[in-house]
Parts: sequence; C-alpha cells; structure tokens
Amino acid sequence: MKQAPGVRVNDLSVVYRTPAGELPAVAGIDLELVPGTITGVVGESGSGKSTLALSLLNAVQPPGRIRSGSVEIDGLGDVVQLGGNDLRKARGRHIGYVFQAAQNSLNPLKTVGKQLLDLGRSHEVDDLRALVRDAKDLLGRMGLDGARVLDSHQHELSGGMRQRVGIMLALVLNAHLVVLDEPTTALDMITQATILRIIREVHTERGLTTLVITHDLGVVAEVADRLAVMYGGRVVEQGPTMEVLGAPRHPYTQGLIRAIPRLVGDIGEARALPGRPPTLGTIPARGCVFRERCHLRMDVCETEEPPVVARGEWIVACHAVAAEAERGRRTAAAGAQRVAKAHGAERRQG
Ligand SMILES: Nc1ncnc2c1ncn2[C@@H]1O[C@H](COP(=O)(O)OP(=O)(O)OP(=O)(O)O)[C@@H](O)[C@H]1O
Repeated sequence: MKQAPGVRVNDLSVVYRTPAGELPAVAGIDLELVPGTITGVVGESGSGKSTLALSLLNAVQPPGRIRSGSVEIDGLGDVVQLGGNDLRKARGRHIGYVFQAAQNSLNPLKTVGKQLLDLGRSHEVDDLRALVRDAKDLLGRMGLDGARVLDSHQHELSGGMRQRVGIMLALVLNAHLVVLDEPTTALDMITQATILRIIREVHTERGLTTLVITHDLGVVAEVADRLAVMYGGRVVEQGPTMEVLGAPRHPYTQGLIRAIPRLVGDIGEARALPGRPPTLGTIPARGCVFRERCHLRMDVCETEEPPVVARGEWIVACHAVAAEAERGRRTAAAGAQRVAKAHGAERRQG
C-alpha cells in the first residue's frame, strides 16, 4: 500500500456477548473513507465508535465479534476475512493505529525506544536507525525531547506525553491508513490544538487516509474533512464536515451542536441534550434508536428503521428528515405542474 487507500465499510454489525445474549454495539453501518481525507467519527460514550475503529483492524476481542458485513481496504481486501500472519502484518505496517487506552498500553518494563525497536523488528523494518530517527522527529514535532522520551519508561511520562508516544507509534511505520481513537483526550486545550495541527500536517505530507474517533465535535471541526455521527451503534448522519456542522439535519447532530458550550455570547445558550445515550441492553431492537430523546418523534419511529435520505455526499437516517424531504419534493412537483399547466393554457390560447 504505497498511497492513501480507500476504505469501504459495508453493512457492518458487531455484537458483544452479555448475560442477556449477543447484543449489537454496531449495527448495519455503511461508511466510506475517501482516499486522502480525514474522517471524524463523533458520538457520545457508548455509541460504538471504538468498536467501529477496532473493526477496521479486525481487532474486536471476545466477548465481541464481527457478526456480519465487510471492511474493504484498498490493497488489503476485506480485513474481516484476514487472519493470522496477514492480519498481523497489516496492523502497524498498513494500518497505523492508536487506541483509546494508548496512555496505558505501553509496556511498563521496557523503555519507549526498546518498544519502538520491537515494533520495527516485528514488522521486518530493515533500517532501524532510520526508524529511530523518524520517531525522534515525530516526537520533536509534538513538542517532546525525542531522545529523552525514547530513553524513558512509561511511568516517567505524563498522560499527555504517553498519548503523543501513541500517535508517534501509529505513524512511524509509515502506514497509509491511520486510525486514531480519542487522540487528544488527556491533553490541555493548547497541546490539543498543536497535536491536531500535527496530525493534519503529517496526514497531508504523507498522503494518508485518516480516521479520528472522538466524542468532541470541536476536534472534528478542527481536523476532519468529513464526519460521521454515531448513535446507538448506527451512523445517523454523515457528510462533509463544514456542511454538516453548518446546517445539521439529524436531530441528534443538532442536539450535539446545541450542547457545545460557547466561549463567546450567552453561556446559557448551550443546552445539554436531555436524557442519556442507550447502553447495549437498552438500544431499541427496532425503529429509530434515537427516538427516546427526539423532539421530532413520530409513530413510525417506534417500528420502522429510519430511511436514508441522501443529498449528494450528505446522508441522514431519520423519519422526520425523510418526511420533510418528501413534503419538499411534493411542493416542488406541484409547483412544476402548475407552471406546466399555465404554460399549456397560454399555448392553447395563443
Ligand atoms: N468488551 C465488551 N463487553 C461488553 N460490552 C462492550 C464491550 N466493549 C464495548 N461494549 C459495549 O458496546 C457499546 C459500544 O462501546 P464502544 O466502546 O464501541 O463505544 P464508544 O462510542 O467508543 O464509547 P467510549 O467513547 O465510551 O469508548 C457500549 O454499550 C459498550 O458498553
């Protein structure tokens, strides 16, 4: 994989085994990562973001499993079908990743440098010196003293430093697909802005396809070209970031945006979304998963899966939006008919 790959997630469902049986954490997701773009996946805790990210590496662990669907990655094929050595090679070399727990995922007994060399060797990197150079360079760009960090053990690094080490490890093997799960959560606002700028720079320089998972719409607004909003294991809205954030159509996306505290203006303007997101056991088995918290709820939302409404690349799954689009279509058709009739009458008179 020498250049930014495209990724197509088709009808992906992932379940976790619970005392109440296997329950879906991700259900019927379709998502495309366009080569060379940064896609942000956003949603509240428990919406299935990390499960989706793990699926891209076919790394969902028991008690979870990918129940159905595919994840086609250019140059790799359907990773859901990959196993053993092929999968091990793909991870790291072709797909760089930093998981949410990255802050704690370093080996406490080894220095960062030793772990970097282990990573290089396990992926058969020939030039380990170049690997170390690249690692130092990446750490330096993220505001750290590279040589010192490589000489350190996990306990000698702060949470924010570990997070940056995680990002370095995701990028250092030069993978062209990079998955970053909550890359900036442990960081203060200023460091967060720096890291997001660097993610963007490295993404552009190296020609990557990048997926950023976050609960923070601000992160998506800053870094992502495209965005997918998740709720209850579904993608409820997706499209170009600026368009979606500028005029969100799904009531959940609208609620998320209203809930952002504003730095200027009336602080009272920020309104938290009422209610709580569902857990595995409370996600409705049929109908719209968001209906419990939705002010546009209709009878049909109880029983029917929301239809997908597409406007170019912008996709929304919502009964209310579909009904509104249908009303708009009817009004337009009636208008067109009136004009055609008037035109016909004029012609007959003439
Ligand atoms: N190992 C597991 N066993 C059982 N249920 C799980 C497991 N991992 C995740 N889940 C459940 O699956 C659902 C989706 O979890 P996931 O971590 O993917 O969501 P998320 O959006 O990434 O949330 P967060 O931001 O809190 O990590 C949640 O209801 C969660 O409780």
